[in-house]
Amino acid sequence: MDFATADLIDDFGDELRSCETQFRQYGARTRFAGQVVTVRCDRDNGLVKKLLNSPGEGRVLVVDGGGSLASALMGDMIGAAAVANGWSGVVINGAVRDVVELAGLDLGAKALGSNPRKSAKDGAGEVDVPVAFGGVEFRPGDWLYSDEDGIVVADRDLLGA
Ligand SMILES: O=C([O-])CC(=O)C(=O)O
Repeated sequence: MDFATADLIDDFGDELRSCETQFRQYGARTRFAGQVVTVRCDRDNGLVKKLLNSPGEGRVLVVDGGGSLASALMGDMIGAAAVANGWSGVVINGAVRDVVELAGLDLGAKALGSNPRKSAKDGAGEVDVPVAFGGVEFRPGDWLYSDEDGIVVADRDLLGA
């Protein structure tokens, strides 16, 4: 995929929201984009696991874990499922684990940090609700573009895919 978030900002300006959160890159795919699917959850990754085990169709899962670093919301198994199911990337306002294995996956994977502790799997949380962090609201159906510089979001597909 050929884009740079800085160029998108230059070309589209205020049409884009730019996330201020300083995420770390955990996946091998450092540039990724796609339509947004959202999850909000708190130290429970049952919904994340379920979604990433269903068809991704090139979309990006935005997970608002409330910024908690208390437990991981994705590890290598869920990450591998995301690759197998065609997800473009996962943005987690929270933690991951299995970072060595995640680094080998052809998946965009941004998170705040890591914690080896796993999350509950009860499936508590909400899917397809607007979530907000880093000064940006991520709405289901938005288009997200992510690279080494950051993450920008638009209401429409700016690359005309
Ligand atoms: O199952 C989990 O909670 C996270 C994990 O370790 C994996 O995805 O492999």
